[in-house]
Order: sequence, then C-alpha cells, then structure tokens
Amino acid sequence: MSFSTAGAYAEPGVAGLIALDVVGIKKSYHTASGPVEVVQNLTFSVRKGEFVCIVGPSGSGKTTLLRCIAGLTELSGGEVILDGRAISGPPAGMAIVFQDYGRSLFPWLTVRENVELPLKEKGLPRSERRKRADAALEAVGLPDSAHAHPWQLSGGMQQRVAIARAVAYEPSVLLMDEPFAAVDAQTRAEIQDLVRSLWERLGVTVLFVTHDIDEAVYLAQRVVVLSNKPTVVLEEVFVDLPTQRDQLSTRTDPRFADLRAHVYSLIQLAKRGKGAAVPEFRAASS
Ligand SMILES: Nc1ncnc2c1ncn2[C@@H]1O[C@H](COP(=O)(O)OP(=O)(O)OP(=O)(O)O)[C@@H](O)[C@H]1O
Repeated sequence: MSFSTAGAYAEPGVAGLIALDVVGIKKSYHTASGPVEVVQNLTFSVRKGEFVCIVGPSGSGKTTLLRCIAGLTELSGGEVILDGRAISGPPAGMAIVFQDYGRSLFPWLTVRENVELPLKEKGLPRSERRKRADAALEAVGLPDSAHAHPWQLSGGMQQRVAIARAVAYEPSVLLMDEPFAAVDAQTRAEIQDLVRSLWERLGVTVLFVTHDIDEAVYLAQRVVVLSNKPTVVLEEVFVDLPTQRDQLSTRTDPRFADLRAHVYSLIQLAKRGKGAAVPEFRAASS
C-alpha cells in the first residue's frame, strides 16, 4: 500500500484546475554571519478547492514558505503563480489567518468592524460589507458577538473572528499558519471541524501550515511533507480518508493511524538530516 502521490494529484498543465503553483522557489535570509539558505527548491501545486496541509520539522521553513506564497517576503528564486498570474507582492486573491489572533485583530474596532475592514479596502459598498460580515460571523458561530470588541472574547472566539474575516473576503486561496496553536485542545478540535465544514460548504482552496501531524492528516486531502532546511518537498501524501470526518471515528480509523505513522516517520527521517532520498514507506498490512 503506497502513500506517495507526488505529481498525481495536481498535474501541471490541467488547465483551469490549479489555483496555486509554487515553482522552484528559493529563499535565503541575509544575517550578520552571512546568507542563510532556508528554502532550497520547492515545487508543488494546489488545485482549486483543495485542502492541503504543510508539515515539516521545526525550523524547516514552513512559515517562511507561507510568507513567500503570500507575497510578504521577497523570493530569492522561482515564482508563485496564483490563478495563472505570477505574484509580485501580497495578491488580492489571498487571505491569511495567523497563529497570533491577538495581534491580527484591531482591539479598538468591534468584531463586525474587524471582519468588514478588508472588505472596505476591497471597495465593497456598505450594505454588501454588512451582509458578508454577518454571514461570516454566523458561519463561525458568533452571530451575537458582532458588537463586542475582540478583547471581550475568549482566545478561541477571537480566532473564529479572524477566520470569519478571512472567509468574508472570499479569497481564491486561504492561507493558515498554525492557526490553532494558541488555543486549548477542546477549542482546537471544534475549530478544526469548523474550518473543515467551511471548506466543504464554500469550496475555498486552503493551504494550512501546522507542526501537528494528527491535525494535518485529520484536515487535509493531501499533506506536503517538507525536509529540514534548506527545504525541499520530501513527499506529498494523499489522505484517502472519507470526506466526512469527525473527531472520534476518523481518529480511530486504522487508515488514519497508518497515514499518521507514515508522515511521522518521514519527519523523523527529515530531522535526522535525510533529504529527498527517503525510501518509499509501505504499510505493514500491504
Ligand atoms: N527574518 C529572518 N532572518 C533570518 N533568519 C530567519 C528569518 N526568519 C526565519 N529565519 C530562519 O529560517 C528558518 C526557518 O524558519 P521558519 O519560521 O520559516 O520555520 P518553521 O518551519 O515555520 O518553524 P517552526 O515550526 O519552529 O515554527 C529558521 O532557521 C529561522 O531561524
């Protein structure tokens, strides 16, 4: 039983199906002790409406990769193509949810004003902004918090507001950088299910960075596993679990355990410095 699907899931050249193309990107930082190569050469695609998780060892460059894709950091090489166009700065079609919701929401604005802000910048009329913001707050389960300020909400609720803001924007691609790392385990499970259900309902394309292997396998249709730095794609793992997932039955599915074990073993190899030459894993049951 093989897990690897590199190339099979996101065929380049399948016209109209690719939302995001990451083509040979490289990133080096200039530090006091000289240049540090973080991303060596990364290539992968994300199909429209696909849910892809990125995992890799700590310090492997996951956040750097997301910042490159979001146009927040200049590339040292390669290109990022969103909806067929190479990006040269933060593109209009992307929204990002960061880990640090406390700093991403404006405390002096109400919840609804926070959600409406990017829509204002997009030039949407007031009535449309209100409609979208209220629908998004409803979708994340916060219809009664529109007039509250972020500091009056729990951490989990604030992260829901950040998700509502991203969803209301109706992005072509939604980037999420460890968005649940700062919330407790119970809230984390609830927000994971919320994001899965929003993804199913809205058909948005999601690229989700996490250090949590279980979370990646639970959420994604495909997991892109990164090597340690300088980073390359170690393997793309197709998550062939049923689309309908829930915290109990999915996590106790033997296939979930196989996939988790496989991704775990890849990351252990990556940590030990093994690069692209990881032997293909086969499950004990094959
Ligand atoms: N602005 C910067 N200048 C210099 N080095 C940087 C900068 N940002 C990140 N790095 C380095 O790049 C490497 C990758 O960092 P990054 O935060 O992208 O990794 P990560 O995989 O997201 O890490 P973690 O899982 O621990 O959050 C690290 O060695 C980090 O020290």
